[in-house]
Formats: sequence, structure tokens, C-alpha cells
Amino acid sequence: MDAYKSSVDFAEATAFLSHACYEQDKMALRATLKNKSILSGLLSRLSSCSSHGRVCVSPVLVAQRRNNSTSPKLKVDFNQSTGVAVMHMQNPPVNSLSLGFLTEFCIAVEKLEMDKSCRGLILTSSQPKVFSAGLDIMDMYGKKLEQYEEFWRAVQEMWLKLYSSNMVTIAAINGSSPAGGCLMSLSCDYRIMADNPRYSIGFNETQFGIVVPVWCKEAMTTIVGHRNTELTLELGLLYNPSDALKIGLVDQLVPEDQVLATATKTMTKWLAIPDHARRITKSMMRKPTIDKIMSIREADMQQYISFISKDSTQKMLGTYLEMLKKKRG
Ligand SMILES: CCC/C=C/C(=O)SCCNC(=O)CCNC(=O)[C@H](O)C(C)(C)COP(=O)([O-])OP(=O)([O-])OC[C@H]1O[C@@H](n2cnc3c(N)ncnc32)[C@H](O)[C@@H]1OP(=O)([O-])[O-]
Repeated sequence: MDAYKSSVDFAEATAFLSHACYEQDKMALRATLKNKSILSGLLSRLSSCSSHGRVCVSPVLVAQRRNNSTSPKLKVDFNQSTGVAVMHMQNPPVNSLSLGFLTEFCIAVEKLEMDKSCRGLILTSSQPKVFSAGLDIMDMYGKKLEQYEEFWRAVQEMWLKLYSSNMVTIAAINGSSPAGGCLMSLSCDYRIMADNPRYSIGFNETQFGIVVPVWCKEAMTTIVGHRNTELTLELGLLYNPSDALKIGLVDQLVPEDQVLATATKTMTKWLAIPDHARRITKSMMRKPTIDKIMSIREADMQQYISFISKDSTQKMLGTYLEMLKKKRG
């Protein structure tokens, strides 16, 4: 009975979040595009094209920060016969989680969530060597307060959407996945990483002077325990795949060319479990964390804005950005 009630509550919370997110996504889209003449009819461009039983969901086209391109930042292949969607992140060069990307991501997950025939989601990257470089630092640097707010709301939404999803979610981590990239992976039910020692995963934020939000700490603690979380977050640690496996940050390592195939095989196993039982159990495990986060959501927002807009934080971010650019040149 308790488990059932918890599932119902979870579903309600998810529906609430979905609705709230959708409304905010639309607002965010409008804000992002307010100076563009392409807003009209944009939401209806969540179009689907179908061939051979596969449906390719083409998410909203959003103006890009870097090159102002309107290319979609996600490609979603939904196989109706298996009920599994594969979401390829394609936000070059490093799949950074920009406002545009996050908006598109939330809408795409929302759309899959609402489709009852979609039971599983595999998240992976189309970019070579990188799963995701984490939050787009350009969206945290030199912006106005309202832009920080809009960005952070999108970050919160991304996490809530993924963490509270009713679908089975598997991260097929085919490249480095620092910071926000690691958070995305941790929000999934299962993590499979390419066994390539050049790749890293973890939370390096303190290394360049920023702090992860409390909900990130909470989610990580439930997966790798208090001590590993403490060490990782305080020292800003990034792990190679085998060390990540040792502390439980990922569940499985496979050769690089088998990441997606293994994710697909693993998904079949998860989908063999009756949906209702799995969902109730997922709810039992995750709802307390979600409830906690929902109750402090606005405080978390204020904390972020006040922290990120500090001169000292901005200075450190500026230095870090310079360092990233120099590394390339
Ligand atoms: C919610 C929890 C809190 C989370 C906080 C965060 O996520 S904070 C985020 C913490 N994340 C990190 O600290 C990760 C930092 N990034 C990396 O460590 C590496 O980029 C890499 C290992 C992901 C890929 O290595 P690689 O050798 O394949 O690529 P490369 O290094 O040559 O970069 C190519 C271009 O991308 C640029 N760029 C890169 N990342 C970001 C970004 N996040 N944003 C914006 N831009 C970024 C880079 O400047 C360069 O630009 P350029 O010169 O072309 O104009």
C-alpha cells in the first residue's frame, strides 16, 4: 500500500514537474528567441518523421550561442518496436549544457515521457571523445542576473526531468564526462562507460572555484556514499574509467566501440521487469531526494545567483575559460 501510494505521489510529482517544466521551457524558448522572428510556430516543430518502424523525433530548433546556428542539439531515434529511444547529444564542440541545449533536452525528454510506448531512454554523445563537458561556462560568465536565473532554472529542470523519469534511463558514456556531464549520467538508472583511460568523469568544480548545488551532492551520495562524495566534491576529482568503476560512479566498463550495443542489451534486461513494479521501486528510491529538492528549489536558485554573480567567482571563471582556450591554442 505504501509503495503504491508512493508511486502515485511520484507520478503526481512527475506530472507536476513535467507541466511546470513545459511551461517554463516555452518561456525560456521565448526568452531565448525574443529578438528572433522565428518564434512563431516554433513549438509545433517538435516534428516526427517515421520510416521502417523507427521514429526520428526532431526537437525544437533553437538559436545557438556560438555560431547562432539553428541545428538541433539532439538527435532522438525512437524505435517503436522495442520502445527504446536513443538520444544523441550533438552540441559541438563538447556538448556543453547551454541554455539552448538544456531547453531542447527538457522538451525532448518531456515528449518521450508523454509517449506511453516509450519505456526506455539511452543517452549518448555524437561528439568524438566527449560525452558532455558539463554546464556551459559561457552561460555562467559575464551575464545579467536574470540570465543566470533562467540558466539555473533550466539546469534544475534537466536534473529533475531525468532523475524523476518513469522511463528506464541508461547513460552510454562514450567520452569524458566532467561536472554537469557527470550529473547527467548520475541521474540515469545505469551507467556504462567506454574503457578508455584518456576519458574522465567526476566533479572538478572546486578546482576552478565553484561549488555544486546541494541536490547534486544528495544525488551523488545516494550512489557512491558519503565519503566518496566528500572526497570527490571537496577536491574536485575527476576519475579515469577504472577508478570511477571502483567507487561506483559508473556501473560497467566496456570497449569503446561496444558502449551503445551494451547499453541496448542492458536496456532489454531492464525492460523485462514489469514496468509498474520497477517504477514503484524507482519512486521508493528517488522520491525522498526529489521532495527535498523541490522544497528548497527557490533557495537553491537564490544561492546560485548570489554565488555566481560575485566578482571573485566571475574572476575565477574568467581565468578558467582562458585556461581552456589556451590549452587548445
Ligand atoms: C550542476 C552541477 C554543477 C556543474 C557545473 C559545471 O558543469 S561547470 C563546467 C565544468 N566543466 C569542465 O570543467 C570541463 C572543461 N572542459 C574540458 O575539460 C575539456 O573541454 C573536455 C575534456 C571536456 C574535452 O576536451 P577537448 O580537448 O576535446 O576539448 P577542448 O578542451 O579543446 O575544448 C574545446 C572548446 O570547448 C570549450 N569548452 C570546453 N568545456 C566547456 C564548457 N564547459 N563550457 C563552455 N565551453 C567549453 C573550450 O574552451 C574550447 O573552446 P575554443 O577554444 O574552441 O573556443
